[in-house]
Amino acid sequence: MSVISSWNLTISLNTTISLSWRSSLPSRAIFPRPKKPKTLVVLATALGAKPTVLVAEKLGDAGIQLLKTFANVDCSYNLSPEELCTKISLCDALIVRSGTKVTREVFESSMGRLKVVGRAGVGIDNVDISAATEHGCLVVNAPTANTIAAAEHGIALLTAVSRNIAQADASVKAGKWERNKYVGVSLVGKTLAVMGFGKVGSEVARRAKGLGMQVIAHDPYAPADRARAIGVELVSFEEALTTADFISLHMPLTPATSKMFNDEAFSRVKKGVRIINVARGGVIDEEALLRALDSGIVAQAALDVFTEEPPPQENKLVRHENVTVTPHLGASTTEAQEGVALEIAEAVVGALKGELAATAVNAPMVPAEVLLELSPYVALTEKLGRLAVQLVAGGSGVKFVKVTYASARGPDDLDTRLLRAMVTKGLIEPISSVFVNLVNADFIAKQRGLRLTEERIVLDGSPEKPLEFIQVRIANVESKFASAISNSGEITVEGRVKDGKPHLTKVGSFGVDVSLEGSIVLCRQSDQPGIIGKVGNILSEENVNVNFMSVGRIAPGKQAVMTIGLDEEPSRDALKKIGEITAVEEFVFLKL
Ligand SMILES: NC(=O)c1ccc[n+]([C@@H]2O[C@H](COP(=O)([O-])OP(=O)(O)OC[C@H]3O[C@@H](n4cnc5c(N)ncnc54)[C@H](O)[C@@H]3O)[C@@H](O)[C@H]2O)c1
Ligand SMILES: O=C(O)[C@H](O)COP(=O)(O)O
Repeated sequence: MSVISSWNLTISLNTTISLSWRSSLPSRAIFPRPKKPKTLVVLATALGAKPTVLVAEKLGDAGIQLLKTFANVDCSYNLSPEELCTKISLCDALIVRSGTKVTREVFESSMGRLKVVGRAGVGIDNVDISAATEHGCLVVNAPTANTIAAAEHGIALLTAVSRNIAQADASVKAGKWERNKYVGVSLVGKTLAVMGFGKVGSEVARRAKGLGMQVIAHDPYAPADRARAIGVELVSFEEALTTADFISLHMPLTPATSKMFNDEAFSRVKKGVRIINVARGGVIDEEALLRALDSGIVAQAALDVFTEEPPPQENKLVRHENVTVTPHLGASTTEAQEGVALEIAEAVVGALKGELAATAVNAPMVPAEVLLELSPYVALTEKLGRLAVQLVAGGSGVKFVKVTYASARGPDDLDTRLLRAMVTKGLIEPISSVFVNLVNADFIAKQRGLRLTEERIVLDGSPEKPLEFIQVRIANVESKFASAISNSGEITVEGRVKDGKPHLTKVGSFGVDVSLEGSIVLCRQSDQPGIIGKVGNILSEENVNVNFMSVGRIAPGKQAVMTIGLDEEPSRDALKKIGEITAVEEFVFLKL
């Protein structure tokens, strides 16, 4: 096993890649847990001390117990932003609900230690995802366990506003009996516009159909057949606004949905519309809603979520007589909280263990079966990147890198994001102190001005293997081993997977064959007998074990490149002696 001192996205030859699967649906009382893996995302190799998980908001006990089987768990609730920043440098993972803002400062304060943020719920608008990505921190959420709870809360609010439940309750408790004041409106036959036809939206739609409502939905990204399957018509924003008697909001808070319900939108709704929001406060312009309520355009609103939570005391919406409010209770059922706690604990423990999370928010998801197939190529790409960059002569900046994937499979049949991330890791880590993983690879490449392009070569033959060979080329640079420059003028290394192990099969224009383990020496020599023996003697005198050796030559008696795989690192003296062998024209020592 290779020892890696930090939590690290590393797949090395010796590293076990383990796969995990997880539940995708919430309440076990309602849904069975799926049996098969869904998707896999990140590999983190964790060896050494027990990790520390900071749980910053109340989490169901089952989740805490699961976390404790693997980590030190620090449950510290109600931390101020400053206290969170102070604690975080001692934590490997952080678990929050919607009440904690995980800002850029949090990631900066963690000084690289924080590797996973678990959001025990769906909405990740309280986590600075860009900052997480830039810091190589994986963000996972629990996207399914509270779906039903949120949908049920939406329906509870829908029925509550239609019959003035909250207002009537307050009135009776105040000693009044106002039967005429609280005449409600019926739901049956009314049109409900579901805005955001995702998990919660579609469950709300399903239930509203059961109440006899006409349900339409607006969601630019939802598949029409999914809507059709439950008898819901997908409509434009305009149509939803102008035809609905009730509007229920279920989209995420994003730059595009922020204040989507503003003065302009309210100017187009049917007079007397009722609005329910169990999504996020920020999707409504609260000032505009207040104006629409005061003018009677909106008859009633039911709000579970607010732009600022908790809303300030003087918030006029909260105090408005036609507004029913709850304190962000959508996910707050016993069943949902148990499910969310387990879902997030499994995801966080999995990520810390080096398993792969199905619910990563800021990393590409690679299906389990694809990952299994690609794992030796993942190791190969990282090593090719490492070799290529070490061949660059000092002073030449690495800017242009091309990765070529040769395969007999169709161009769409290969997900290269993982491979690209690993080439980037291989290229950048040997020449910097930056830690590169699947989460931050593209960001770090961009930040360093590295332009990595990918090319596919479709070969004839059997598409059994995902890849035949992979080539990494660095353009516009000099090499400290001139033979590594191919005819195209680029440093070129090429590799293949043989018997499940990555092999270097080409350097520049020379065909070679060496298993990519330990470290290697590349030697160009004039092809003559006895050189292999001389090099072997020097290394054996040093007790350096040669694990692989190959010689690739242009033609007999001409130049050849000898590739020697080594288990141990030779001393400078030994390397000097190799360089002094008369026939050796150039050589380089490369660490993998
Ligand atoms: N109040 C609560 O306690 C509570 C509980 C659970 C979820 N939520 C919130 O409910 C919302 C929905 O959660 P979900 O699990 O269904 O998420 P989801 O990702 O399954 O569904 C969101 C849907 O919104 C759609 N969407 C995106 N942009 C849109 C736009 N501009 N217009 C219309 N639709 C758009 C997406 O295509 C997607 O189908 C989220 O904001 C989540 O944070 C709140
Ligand atoms: O996005 C969510 O999952 C809900 O808003 C629930 O948030 P909570 O975990 O703070 O209850």
